[in-house]
Amino acid sequence: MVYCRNTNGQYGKATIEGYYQKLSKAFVELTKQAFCTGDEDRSLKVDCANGIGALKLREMEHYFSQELSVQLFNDGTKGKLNHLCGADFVKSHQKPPQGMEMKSNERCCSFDGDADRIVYYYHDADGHFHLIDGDKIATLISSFLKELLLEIGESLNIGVVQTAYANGSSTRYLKEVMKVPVYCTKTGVKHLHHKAQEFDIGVYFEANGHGTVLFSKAAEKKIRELAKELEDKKRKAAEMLENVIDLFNQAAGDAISDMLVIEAILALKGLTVQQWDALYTDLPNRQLKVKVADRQLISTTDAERQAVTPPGLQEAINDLVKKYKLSRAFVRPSGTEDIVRVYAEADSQESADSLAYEVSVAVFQLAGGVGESPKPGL
Ligand SMILES: CC(=O)N[C@H]1[C@@H](OP(=O)(O)O)O[C@H](CO)[C@@H](O)[C@@H]1O
Repeated sequence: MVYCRNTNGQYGKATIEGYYQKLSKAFVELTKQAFCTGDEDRSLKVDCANGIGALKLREMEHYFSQELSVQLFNDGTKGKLNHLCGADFVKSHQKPPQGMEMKSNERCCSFDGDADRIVYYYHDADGHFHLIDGDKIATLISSFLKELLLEIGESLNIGVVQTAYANGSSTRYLKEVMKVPVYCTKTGVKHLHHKAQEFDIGVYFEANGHGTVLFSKAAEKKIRELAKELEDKKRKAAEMLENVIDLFNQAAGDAISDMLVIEAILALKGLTVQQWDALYTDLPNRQLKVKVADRQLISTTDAERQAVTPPGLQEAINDLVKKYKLSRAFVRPSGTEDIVRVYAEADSQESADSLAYEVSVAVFQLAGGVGESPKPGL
C-alpha cells in the first residue's frame, strides 16, 4: 500500500481489495494461456501456519477460484501461530506440517505466520517427503522468465540473488545449466533486494522461501511497449511478461503473490510438482544453533561465508570441510536470535550431519560456548 501511494497509484490501488484485484487479474490472464488441465492440477493444499495468510487467502480466493482451487489447513481456527507448521518448520525439519492431509504426489505448500515465505512439497508414491525450497522456486521462475525473453528476442539482463544458505546444487544448476549470473549477499531480504535492483530483472530468494522478482523501470516500460508493438507469438510472450510483472509483489515479496506466480508457471509449462523437483537434486544439508556468551565475537566476510574472528575458527572449519566430499560449511551470528547459526552440506546426510556437529563443537570451543557442549545427532 505504501508503494501504491508513493507512486501515486501507478503500482495499483492502495487498498486490500486493490491488491486482490490486481494480482487475481494478472493470474487469470496468465492462466488463460495454459492448456486445459484436469481438476487435480488446478488444486493446491495450503498450510497457512495459523497466521494472516489464511484470512487473506479466504477473502481473495473467489477472484481466481475458476483457475485454482485452494484448500486451507492450519487456518487459525485452532492451533498456535507457526507451531509445528508453517514454512520455517517444514524447511528446517524437512517434514510436513501437522494438520495437513497429504496424498501421494499432491502439490502442497506452506506459508509462514506473517505470509512472507513459501515452500512447496509432496510425498512420492513410496511415502518419501520432497521439499521444494526458495532455491528451486527461484530456479523455476528464472527459467520461465529467460524463456519468455528469448521468445520476444529482447536481451534484458537477468540476475539471481541468493545467500550462503542456498543449496550448492541450486547455484551450480543456475550458473552451469541455465547460464544465468548468480550473486550471493548477506542473509536478510534487505540485502538481496538491494542487489536485485542492479538488474533489468532481479530474481531474489532466500532458501527459506522469502523472496520476489524486481523489474527495473526501463525494463517494465520496454516490456509494456513490446506487448503493444509485437505480433503473434512474440506479442503473446510480451503480454505474459506484463502479467508476470503485475503478479509479483515488488515492494517486498509475499507468499500469496509468489504462490500465484508459481501456480501460473506450472500451469503454463504443464509441469507437475515432481517434474519441477527433478530440475536438480539438493545436496544433503544440516543447520544447527550454538549458544555463546557473546555472538558478536563472530565476525564474517565474503557474504558471511568466511569467519574473520575469533582467530583460528575459519582455519578449523576449513580443516573439517576437507574431510568430506562436496562439502561446504559456514557460521554466522543470527540477526534475529541470540545464537550462532551453523550450516553444513555434503554428499550424504550422514556427512552433512557430522560436519555440522564438528563445526558446532569448533564454534563452542573457540567462540565462548555456554551451557552444554554440542552433542552428535542433534
Ligand atoms: C537461516 C535463516 O533462515 N535466517 C533467517 C532469519 O535470520 P537470522 O539472521 O538467521 O536469524 O530470519 C530472517 C528474517 O525472517 C530471514 O530473512 C533469514 O533468512
